[in-house]
Order: sequence, then structure tokens, then C-alpha cells
Amino acid sequence: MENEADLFYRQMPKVELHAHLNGSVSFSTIEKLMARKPHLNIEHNMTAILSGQKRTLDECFQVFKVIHQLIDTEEDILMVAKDVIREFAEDGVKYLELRTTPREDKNTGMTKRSYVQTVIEAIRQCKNEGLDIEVRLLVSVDRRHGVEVAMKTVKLAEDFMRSTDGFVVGLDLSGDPTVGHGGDLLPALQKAKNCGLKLSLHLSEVPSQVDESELLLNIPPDRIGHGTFLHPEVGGAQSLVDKVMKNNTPLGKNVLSNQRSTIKVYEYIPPHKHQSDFGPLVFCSIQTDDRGVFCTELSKEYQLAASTFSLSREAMWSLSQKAIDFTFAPDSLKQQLHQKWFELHPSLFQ
Ligand SMILES: CC(C)=CCNc1ncnc2c1ncn2[C@@H]1O[C@H](COP(=O)(O)O)[C@@H](O)[C@H]1O
Ligand SMILES: [Zn+2]
Repeated sequence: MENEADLFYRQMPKVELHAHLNGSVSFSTIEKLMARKPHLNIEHNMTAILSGQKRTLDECFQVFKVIHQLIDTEEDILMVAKDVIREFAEDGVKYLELRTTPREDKNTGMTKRSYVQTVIEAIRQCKNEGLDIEVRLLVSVDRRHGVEVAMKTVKLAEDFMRSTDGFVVGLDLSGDPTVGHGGDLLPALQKAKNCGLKLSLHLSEVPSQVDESELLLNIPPDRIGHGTFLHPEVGGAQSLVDKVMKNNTPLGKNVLSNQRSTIKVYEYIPPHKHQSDFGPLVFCSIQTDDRGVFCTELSKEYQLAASTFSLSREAMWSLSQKAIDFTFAPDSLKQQLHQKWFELHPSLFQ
């Protein structure tokens, strides 16, 4: 196992806004899955990228295919989702937005609807067990699958948003950024926005996507995943930065995952640089993305950001608190979370 973060960062209350369910599966849960399916002959180095290792973007996306092989029944999904939620809670995450791509499996009878239903059941069970974490769900559209599938996914997300007491809050656009064109999916994304789903879009995760990002930013999204290459200094365009600033769109940032793939740009923009590049306000949250695949924790991401950019513990606390405002939670829950941060502050800074 890799090192844990300092107690301070583990105990600091945190908000995780960007966690792909199947990318967040821990070593111990993978062990349980491997025991259930020994015939697949899957080994740990096929499901995680350890410290010091580098993979191409394509190799990173192959890892998800292996993990998907291990998780192909409702029983698996229930165990995985409950373990992931519990582990985030153990790392001090008080509010979690999970996202996942509905999958079906003809052999096991799992359907896209039963898949989403099972994730919601896991969230409900964790709540009933009294875990100190609020969880919401975003349904993911994989950009590889084209607009027809995307339309059906939006319909599924809409149905669940209306029938599940607010557990489903939004739609995520993700998948290998080098495959397909986000512009083709605009009708589906627009439909999602119109029916009240919040939109979180992966964009400018790789260079040379200015046209696509222009189109996606016009919708506009409620949050951006990565946005690594939006800025003209790294091959983006000022018009993209202007759009993000005009709408004050929050950017989710990953520190570790980018060190382990071939994306060389350091993705996290520290507040002072963020201010000069993206305007007077800090619209930036720290997140894990794929905590299992990249062997990280949200507490580690915070600690790494602090040491890399020489930020104080107070500054990191402010970042974690500010992220409450970027959640897709209703105002009443945001207020409860602010209250929690207020109450916990003295115990960490005495
Ligand atoms: C270098 C690298 C892989 C960084 C991570 N950046 C990502 N960019 C786009 N889509 C992603 C990323 N990480 C996970 N996903 C999406 O999340 C899926 C896994 O979670 P799930 O099956 O939706 O529950 C992947 O198949 C992919 O569609
Ligand atoms: Zn992501």
C-alpha cells in the first residue's frame, strides 16, 4: 500500500465532486472481486497504476475495461458502491458526488436501469447505516458511444432524477477524450440541461480541442472536469478562458492522476495563479477522479497540492470549504455542510 496523508488532511472535512465509481475501487475490493472471478486471471497491476509508473492515455483507459470485466452483476455493483462510499467517508469526505456509466450485461442479466437502481440502493443502505457522508449521483455518458446512446442515458437519468428523492442530480460527459467529438452529443447534453439535470463535462482534458470546448462551453456546463488545456499558454484559447470566467464555472482539478499518465501539464492551478488567469474568484475544487486506479485519496491530493504550491493549511481548509458551493446539492444541504465545517474548524486548528 502507498503512504497515507497526514492526519490533518485525513481529518479535514472534504467535498469530493468528481469520482468515477469504477475508477474508485480500492485494492481490497478488487481482491474480493478477483476471488469471486478467479477464472478471469486478473492481477493487481492490470487494475491500478502505482506510484512511479507512467501509462499512456490509451493504457489508462484499458484499465477501466479490465475493471469492468470484474464488475458485471448487480451484486458486484452493490458491494463496490458501498465499499467506495465507506472508504471516502473514512478519508473524511462529508459530501460525495459519484458518477458512473450505466452498463448492461447480457450474460448476467444486468440492465442499465438495474445498474443505476443498484447504485442508488447502495447510497440508501450507507445512509441507513448512519455513515457520516451525504452522497449524490451523476449518470455518465461515455463519449465513445455516440448520440443515440447518449439520448437514452439522458432519459434514464431524468427518470431517476424524478423518482429518487433527489439522489440523482446530474449528467456527466466522460470517456476517452481522444475518441469521438463532443459536438455530436450536443442535442443530448442540451436535453439534459433543459430537464433540470446539472451538467458536469470533461473538456480540454487533452490538447487541441479548442473547437469542441467552444461548443461545450456554449451550453454552458455547471462544472468542468479537468479543463487542463483551456488556457492559451497550453494550446487553448483566450475565448475559452473568457467563457469560463464569464459564467464563473467551477473547475475540478486532479493533482496525482496527471502525474501517472502522459499528460505533462500540472493540472492543479494554485489560487494565486488561478486569480491572474481565471479572474478574481477561486473557482476550483480538488478531486480524485479515479482513486482506485491512481492509488490516491482525496486527503493525499490536498496534501500534495499544499506541498507543491506552498499553500498553508488554512488555505487548504478554505479550498475545501469553498467546494461546498460548487456541489449540485440543494441550498439547505449546502448550509448544513457549511455548519459542519464551522463546527469542526476548532478541533483542527487549536
Ligand atoms: C488519464 C486518465 C485515465 C484520467 C482520468 N480521466 C478521465 N477522463 C475521462 N473519462 C474518465 C476518466 N476517468 C474515468 N473516466 C470514465 O469513467 C469510466 C469508469 O467509471 P464508470 O464505469 O463510469 O463507473 C471510464 O470507463 C471512463 O468512461
Ligand atoms: Zn473524470
